[in-house]
Amino acid sequence: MHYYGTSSINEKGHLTIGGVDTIELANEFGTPLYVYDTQLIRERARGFKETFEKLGVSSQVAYASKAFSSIAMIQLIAEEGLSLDVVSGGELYTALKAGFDPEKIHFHGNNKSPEEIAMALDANIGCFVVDNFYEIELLSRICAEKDKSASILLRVTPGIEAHTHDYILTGQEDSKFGFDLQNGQAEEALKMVLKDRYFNVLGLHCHIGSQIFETTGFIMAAEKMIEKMAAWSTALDFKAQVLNLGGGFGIRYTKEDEPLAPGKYVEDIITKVKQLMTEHQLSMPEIWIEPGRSLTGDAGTTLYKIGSSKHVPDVRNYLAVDGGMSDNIRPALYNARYEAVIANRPEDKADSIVSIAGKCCESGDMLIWDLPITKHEPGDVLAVFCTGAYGYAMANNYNRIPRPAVVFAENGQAELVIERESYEDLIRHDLPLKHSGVDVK
Ligand SMILES: Cc1ncc(COP(=O)(O)O)c(C=O)c1O
Ligand SMILES: N[C@@H](CCCC[NH3+])C(=O)O
Repeated sequence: MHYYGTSSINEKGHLTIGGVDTIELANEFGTPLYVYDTQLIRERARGFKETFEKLGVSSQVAYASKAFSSIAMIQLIAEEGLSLDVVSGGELYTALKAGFDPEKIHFHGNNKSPEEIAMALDANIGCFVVDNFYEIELLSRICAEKDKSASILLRVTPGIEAHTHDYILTGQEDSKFGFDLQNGQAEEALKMVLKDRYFNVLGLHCHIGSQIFETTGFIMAAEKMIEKMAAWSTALDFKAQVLNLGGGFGIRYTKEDEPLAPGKYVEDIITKVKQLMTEHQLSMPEIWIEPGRSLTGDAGTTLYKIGSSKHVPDVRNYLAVDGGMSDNIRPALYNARYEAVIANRPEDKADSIVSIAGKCCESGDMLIWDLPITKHEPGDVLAVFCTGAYGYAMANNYNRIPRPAVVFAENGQAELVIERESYEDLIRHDLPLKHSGVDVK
């Protein structure tokens, strides 16, 4: 079995994370439970920053908070000195409530509302990543109303097909995001924003997709952007101070996945970027990146309690857990694959194959197909690895299932950072009919 970060086995033979016994965590906080190995997140954050330092390149590493955001998570990101990518008013609100330095916040999104833009301007955030022509006009109008300027990056689509799942591709021409680099839209947008007295145009942004294992796509995107930067430097006298290459660095979910080490992505891409800048006689801009999954993905583990099982003769053994697509929708959405162990005896030899079913009323609510597993019984704890990105963040209340609790574990201490939702939480915003013969409790 592949263990991530600080995960280990203790003297009782139980899986530990951050030096804490996962069985004790399940007993204390209940299941399903998201457990984060925060030391691993810190190591990843430091690794990215050190790689840039080693390369002698000015940078901002912005955590893509869509991967997993909470007050405590944002505090941790602030402690590590990273910047933050937010993509909605809600993510921005969370960051501001967590005391995050607004100067280091970058605001994304392909349809920012006027209210979200106003909120971000009022908070004096560091940068807007402008996605489309409508947003140029809207942002300029709201800046004018408030008599405030905004630093911006233009998000471009470089026309790159990264090798990943279709739903998480974003750099290709036919995408809802950004200004097309090839068909002249990006240039038109650049001319517009350069003329606008409310904008301080910092540079360009692209994000070609997620869970990418090779650097080729990133390098091709950088090549296309740098070619345009060279052309615009001469034609428009536009000298980009910032080149943002987005996130998307892949991680290992199962033994079939072979990602590069996170620092290696940066090293290979930036080495090439430096070379291209020299070739085009451009001075090196600040490089920004936006890792989400590669900071938190393998630092998260979900603990479930095993419940019912069903044997379909000659076909399959189903084993159900007390969560499912309500706490992790990725298998249903992307056919995402995971590995898991029985946390109370992770080292025991697997002697059967089961398919892990969720408890939602949906045939597609399957967490893992054909998992080799050791002996187990109802009440045992199943630990599903690598659920730290887009797991809790995409959790929902389907079937009115309360969202789970989240715990940070580090140096033998566990800290509850998100409480489990209660049934009361589920009906908090429900309003009874005003004129009904049925009285509610
Ligand atoms: C604009 C942008 N930046 C960064 C990210 C983070 O991607 P990842 O979690 O794959 O690093 C995403 C999500 O794919 C994104 O859309
Ligand atoms: N939510 C996706 C990634 C999309 C990232 C946002 N652009 C995942 O779980 O893999």
